[in-house]
Amino acid sequence: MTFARINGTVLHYRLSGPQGAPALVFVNSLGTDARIWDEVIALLSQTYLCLSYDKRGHGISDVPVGDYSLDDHLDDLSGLLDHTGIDGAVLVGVSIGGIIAEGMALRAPHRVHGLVLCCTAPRMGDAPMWTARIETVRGAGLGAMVDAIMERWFSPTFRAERTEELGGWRNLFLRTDPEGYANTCATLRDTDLTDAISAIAAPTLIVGGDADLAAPLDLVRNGLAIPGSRLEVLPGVGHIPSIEQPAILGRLIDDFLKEVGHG
Ligand SMILES: O=C(O)CC1=CCC(=O)O1
Repeated sequence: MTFARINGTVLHYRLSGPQGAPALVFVNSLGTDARIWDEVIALLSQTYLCLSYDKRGHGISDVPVGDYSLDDHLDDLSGLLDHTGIDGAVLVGVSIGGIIAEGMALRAPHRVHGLVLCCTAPRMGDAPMWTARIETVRGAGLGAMVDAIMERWFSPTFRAERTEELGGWRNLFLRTDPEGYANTCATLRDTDLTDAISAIAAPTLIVGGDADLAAPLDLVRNGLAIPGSRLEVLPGVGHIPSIEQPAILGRLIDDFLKEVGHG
């Protein structure tokens, strides 16, 4: 276990792979933690220096009080890069993690050598949706929404055939701190990078799953406003490809890194 206090917030992070190798930084989604990347990192850390972390409000990182802004997440990520001595990296983000990665490419383009944006879009949902979700979690807890969320996260095949894994990831969701979850929903309520992302210059690979109910392909395609970006669609995959198809995602990332000269 490794921890750093970044701007007053303790963040849990993991660093693996050869020191001095090209760096990859993985940013997790709402209601998950760094463990969603473990199988992908097991493959890529042979070659790359891999940093994953529990973003604020999640996993065993601190749960600061109050709504989290995109800038809060970017301050955390910048501080963690400083702390780990990573000057620049390719960022791999899923869902809100992809929005954080886009935000970093806009704020600190010199530190972002490329983006892999999984199952994400510059704007996810709308304010009424996130306000309703915040009210549900504060009023009734995560248990009130867990079944619906598992349907948003995982394809029907995964849910039918990989029941032990489904049970484990369900536990992860249910053990998420409700305030950390609600405070992160506020980031999604308040963030819209739709008009901004055409200014991103980093080489970008967008990955979508055609069984993703949380980020359907029509939404994911909005990311193609990033100049030069391209989309890879994973058939039969839901919202978290690092869990459903880690080997395929790992290969896509590796190929992309070589293509952009980061491998
Ligand atoms: O919980 C969901 O609906 C899926 C999701 C949306 C943003 C995120 O990070 O996860």
